[in-house]
Amino acid sequence: MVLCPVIRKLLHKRVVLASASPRRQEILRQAGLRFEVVPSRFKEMLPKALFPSPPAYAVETAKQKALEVARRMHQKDLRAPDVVIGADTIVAVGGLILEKPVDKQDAYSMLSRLSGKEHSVFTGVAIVHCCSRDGRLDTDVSEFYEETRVRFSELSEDLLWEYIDSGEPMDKAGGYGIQALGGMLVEQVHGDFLNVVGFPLNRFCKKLAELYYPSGREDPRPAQSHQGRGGRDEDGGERTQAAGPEEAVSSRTGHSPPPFPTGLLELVDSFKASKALFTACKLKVFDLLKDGAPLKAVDVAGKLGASACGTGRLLDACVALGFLQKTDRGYSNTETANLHLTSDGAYSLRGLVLHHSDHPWDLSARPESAGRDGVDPHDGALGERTGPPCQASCAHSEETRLGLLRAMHSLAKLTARHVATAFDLSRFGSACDLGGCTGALAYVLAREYPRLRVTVFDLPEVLQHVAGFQPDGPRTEQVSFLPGDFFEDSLPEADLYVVSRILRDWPDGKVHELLSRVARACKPGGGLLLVDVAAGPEAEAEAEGLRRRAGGERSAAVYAHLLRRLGFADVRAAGAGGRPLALLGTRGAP
Ligand SMILES: Cc1cn([C@@H]2O[C@H](COP(=O)(O)OP(=O)(O)OP(=O)(O)O)[C@@H](O)[C@H]2O)c(=O)[nH]c1=O
Repeated sequence: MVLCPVIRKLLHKRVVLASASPRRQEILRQAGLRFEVVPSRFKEMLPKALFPSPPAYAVETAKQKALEVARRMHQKDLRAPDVVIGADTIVAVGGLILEKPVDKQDAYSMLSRLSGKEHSVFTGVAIVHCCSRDGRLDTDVSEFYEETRVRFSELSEDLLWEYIDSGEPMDKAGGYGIQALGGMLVEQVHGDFLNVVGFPLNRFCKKLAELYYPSGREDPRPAQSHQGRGGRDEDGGERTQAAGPEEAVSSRTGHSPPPFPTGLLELVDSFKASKALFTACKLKVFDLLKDGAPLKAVDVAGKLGASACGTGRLLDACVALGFLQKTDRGYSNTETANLHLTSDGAYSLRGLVLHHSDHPWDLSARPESAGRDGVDPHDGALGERTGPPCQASCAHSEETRLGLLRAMHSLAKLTARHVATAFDLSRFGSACDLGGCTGALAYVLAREYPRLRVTVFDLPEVLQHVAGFQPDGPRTEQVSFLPGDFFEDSLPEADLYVVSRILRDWPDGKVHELLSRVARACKPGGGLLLVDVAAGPEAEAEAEGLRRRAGGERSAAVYAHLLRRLGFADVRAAGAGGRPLALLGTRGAP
């Protein structure tokens, strides 16, 4: 049964709900609306700091969800639906926006933040009317939001964890579902209950009435004064709309506003995240919070000798980035921070973070070459790259150099098994890992191929630290270390040369020089295993000239071309998780 007459107005239109939320589908279905469900692929990652208030963020996200579906459907069959509805529910407490928790710990920090307090639930809604003209999509967006205030009782730790363990919080904003078990946490609700559940049905109907009967009469016939905008309703009259400020602009110019430049704004903002990470690592915040009880901002500040206010801001930034969690008892490390950001974490990348913090990427040296098309990929467009960080670290303090080695070791450990098994290497009797650093990959190669003898060839100043790095599993006689410079000294004899994760930081000329040396040393039938290719689709990597030339990986196609030019045949690529990872070429007869 359709109680709201204005919902009836939509029955003859093709309506799409751009939402995967089962609650939204249920609410609208119960209201008698007929619609298709096409979940939006829009990533809910708009930079929150750019919005004047939490509801403005929810409304923009709802709008982007709906527009993404409208565009996708229009692109697919050049016919957009008549109406696309998008929604986004968020919880706001003390100026902070809470969305769906990423894991149990996140759910815990959200719920403990809400315990004993009042918070607001905002649902932003966008109603997008679409019209295809000459293959072009025109959209009219109407948007609104609804606020409901919810007060939680004081929640005990036991209750919190029991609730989290029920699994209910995970797909819900703020980490609770008021309509189910989460109802037990709620003391008071001011406003529309369904708004908390995910869709403000009452306001939605009012908005539709505003759009379809703007004069206030529930009369389906269109008013004369509203002609001239949008599509036609089922009676054949011009569809009428209440114009918001944005729509007023679009009706003046005849154009819809351009899509929200999400990616661009994220880029503008993204340095802040790196900066927060660099600062926290430098100050050893994660070392301080490792294993111990949670600490308040003022205690962390005291131990660091920093200001309480600045420290609080830094710690909150780390919470937002997922490196720290915050409860009433204070801040503590997340698992990611313990693993990767403490000095002695099992997979510590702190050295790498400090290296990048101290060596900002200098793209300004020859900016005109960086994005220029048609530059020979082998002429070293920027020429400013300094080589792999562990080799460029000679001038660094001992602590930084060791930190970097640890980081290289961790990175190699994370990928070694994928690399070693990307191809069947059992036909090779010996291998030489050029720039193999601590031997992390060499030991895994040896374990996978018990017949293989592996020589790690690296600078003496790198190899002098190797003893401090234990291989995973027992040491083996199969692996040996040989000091040398692969640009100066002759390369050790081997059936297979491995060049793993060292090329990305070298300029093109150096890459060419090194691979030419390998090609000369490699016997016919021998192999070159190259691990450094861009982790993205070929075309994408090819298009990203800037990234390729100025510090990123090169694409598999670029490397394959180079290997063939250098006399390698049967060049094959292998990947992990659908992404290219490594190339194997076989040396042909000279
Ligand atoms: C506070 C509260 C929220 N929710 C659900 O939380 C999700 C919010 O996330 P979203 O990003 O707005 O939506 P989604 O689920 O990701 O779907 P989509 O629209 O495809 O982005 C929606 O599901 C809501 O029902 C409840 O079910 N009960 C509650 O008490």
